[in-house]
Amino acid sequence: MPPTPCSLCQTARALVKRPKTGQQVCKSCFFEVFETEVHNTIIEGNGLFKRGEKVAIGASGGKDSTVLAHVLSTLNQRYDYGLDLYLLSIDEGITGYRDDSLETVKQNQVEYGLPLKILSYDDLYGWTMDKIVSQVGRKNNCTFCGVFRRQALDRGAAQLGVDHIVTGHNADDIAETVLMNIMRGDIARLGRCTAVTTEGEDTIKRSKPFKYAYEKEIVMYAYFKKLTYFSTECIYSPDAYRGHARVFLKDLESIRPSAIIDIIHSGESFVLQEGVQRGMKAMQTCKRCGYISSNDLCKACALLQGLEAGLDRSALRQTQDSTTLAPDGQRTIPKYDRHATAFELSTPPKIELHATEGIERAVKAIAL
Ligand SMILES: Nc1ncnc2c1ncn2[C@@H]1O[C@H](COP(=O)(O)OP(=O)(O)OP(=O)(O)O)[C@@H](O)[C@H]1O
Repeated sequence: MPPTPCSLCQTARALVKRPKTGQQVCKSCFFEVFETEVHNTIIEGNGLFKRGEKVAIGASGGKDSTVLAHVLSTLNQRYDYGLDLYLLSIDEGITGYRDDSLETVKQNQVEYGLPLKILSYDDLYGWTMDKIVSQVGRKNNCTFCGVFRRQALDRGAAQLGVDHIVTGHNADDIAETVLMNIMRGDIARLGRCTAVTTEGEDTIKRSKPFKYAYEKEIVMYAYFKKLTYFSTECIYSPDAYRGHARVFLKDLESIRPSAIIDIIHSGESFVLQEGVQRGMKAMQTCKRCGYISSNDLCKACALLQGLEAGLDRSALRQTQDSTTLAPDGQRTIPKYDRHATAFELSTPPKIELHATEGIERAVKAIAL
């Protein structure tokens, strides 16, 4: 049988079937189409970047951020975006995982000729993830890690004097987040989780140039370009809830590859009702560390207080309470009250959440 020609250039031999479209393409057309799609995401609307902007690439050493560093450096030169690029890495203090992946980032620093800044949880918060997991166990550790990393990236960006952080979140990550927010009924987050750029009054601008890039294509790109990246999963248990969304999404993708983009488009079509927008809290500064926050304490300090209170796992279990508010206080689940008149459901009172009441409650209150 004669070799299949590339469906784009029609001359070279097709070597890749694009997971996103099913098109059979040659290697060089795959590189071109992948990079052009990222460029299109970057220039869409008003464009992600301004000329002369200082941009930090959140670099974990994994496939997504490694490919992002490579593609962004390439496009910056090819299209003359005029960006000043940096690598920014957060060392969460996970022995046997992040220490190894940071070695990869150091290699990328040399390969791409980009300045690198590394900040650690230990220096910023006085806690490593190893220490946190030894205290709280594996169940909620992803929440600590996510909250601390978000703030650590902001602090690193401020130290670098950059205006903008880009991360390697890909189309699969975003579609999973849409599904998770639907499953949790978290309407406020559902309304904003598909935005390619987020920016608050006092927060550093964040963008996801891989919003429409499929994870499988990112892996393919890294493989064919022979990029150096670290491919081991985090040694601590993954976010269980996201895991369900991920498995569901992978099943959907195997039946219909467009499911990932379709879910993102559905998420983009959600518009917050005025009442929901009004319910969102005004921002202030954290009373403990001065970071931007919607409460007296920022999320990281609320978690740190719980850790400092030294609650052990049995204490965590005791603090579990099904009446805890749903994320952003959007709803409560009415509970059957045996003392109420027949068939009457009582709505639990709204609870003011304080981190000192227990880590579990603090974690639930800020669930990502
Ligand atoms: N320790 C870190 N330091 C800097 N940036 C990070 C770090 N961890 C994650 N990020 C940023 O957040 C993005 C999404 O992180 P996530 O934890 O989902 O990892 P991932 O999907 O495995 O990505 P990657 O393949 O880049 O590790 C990463 O692509 C990266 O830009």
